[in-house]
Amino acid sequence: MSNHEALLEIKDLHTGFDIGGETFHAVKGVSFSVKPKEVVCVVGESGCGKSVMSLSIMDLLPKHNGKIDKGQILFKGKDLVPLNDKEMNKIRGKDISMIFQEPMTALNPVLTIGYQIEEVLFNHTSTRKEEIRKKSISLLKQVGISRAEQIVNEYPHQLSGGMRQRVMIAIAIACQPQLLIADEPTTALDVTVQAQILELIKQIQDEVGMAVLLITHDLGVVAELADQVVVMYAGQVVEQADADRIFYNPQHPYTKSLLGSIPKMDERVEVLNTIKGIVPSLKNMPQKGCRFVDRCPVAMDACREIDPLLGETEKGHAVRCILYDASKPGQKAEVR
Ligand SMILES: Nc1ncnc2c1ncn2[C@@H]1O[C@H](COP(=O)(O)OP(=O)(O)OP(=O)(O)O)[C@@H](O)[C@H]1O
Repeated sequence: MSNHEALLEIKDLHTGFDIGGETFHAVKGVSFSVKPKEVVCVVGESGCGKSVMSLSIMDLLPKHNGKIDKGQILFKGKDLVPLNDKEMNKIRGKDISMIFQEPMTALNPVLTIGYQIEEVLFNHTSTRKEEIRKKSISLLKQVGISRAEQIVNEYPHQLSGGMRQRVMIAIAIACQPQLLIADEPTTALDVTVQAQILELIKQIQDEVGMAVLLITHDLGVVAELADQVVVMYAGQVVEQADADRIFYNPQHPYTKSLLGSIPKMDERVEVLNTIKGIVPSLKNMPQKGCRFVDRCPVAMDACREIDPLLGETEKGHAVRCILYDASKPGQKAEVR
């Protein structure tokens, strides 16, 4: 789906890791876009390539073995892939920011909270020196931290997990980025704190008017926040549509299985539904055919032979499955 008004457009991204002298792709041909002020959720099980995809955007792949070897990452029309560290440093934290699952590992334990916010303001804005402390206190208040005047002088270990994630959000929005990438931002938090942080992301997104690319395996989070949903499996996009269509008219067997594994409040079951098997490791990825074939409840022989393409089944709804490809065998079969 090419998009002329896109803020971020990822085109045919291939990110590989060198393992024992051979390249294995954790992201293989991913394309999607994010419009200004839109919330796009990337969803899929652990090991699907969600984090590798977001680290590719930020140029934060491990330098010793990871690299983008094909594709484009267009931000406001400019390809980020060929940029060097110095050029990326100007964009990271200013135009695009990122928050991670575990804020304790993202924050520097030996620097005060105030210093860490001020560093971003100092590097990326022209805020005057005497204004910087005031600005960092106001950012902490904006993310719901009430004792902001004291907190600026405290260290990360003195705060709870939820407070640390609020601080990370304050740092991320310090320069009013146009895009926030949030990689599993609530996974490490208590359930009640998770809800507060999600609410905060939603509120800040409105206030700052930024787009959010949210990486999650939690469909509850998707239902809460997403405008668009990108479902990833084994390094590829298998379905993409707006949130309503993903929840009310899912088409790919993997999306259906993910939705089928959410426990329902009004149904009493002995055993929870799960998707049998696991996401194949990079070394065990099928070399041809559909990557979901071994776990798919409606797989056919042809699925092992034909590489399914991501194609639109209706405007704005794309699916990678031969059941929906009119040019391939089995397209009339019914998927349950
Ligand atoms: N540095 C690395 N070297 C080799 N393989 C890696 C590296 N980082 C990730 N991988 C592999 O890439 C694949 C995708 O990993 P990724 O972390 O992107 O998955 P994910 O969908 O984000 O899962 P999770 O939700 O658990 O983070 C996995 O098979 C993983 O083992």
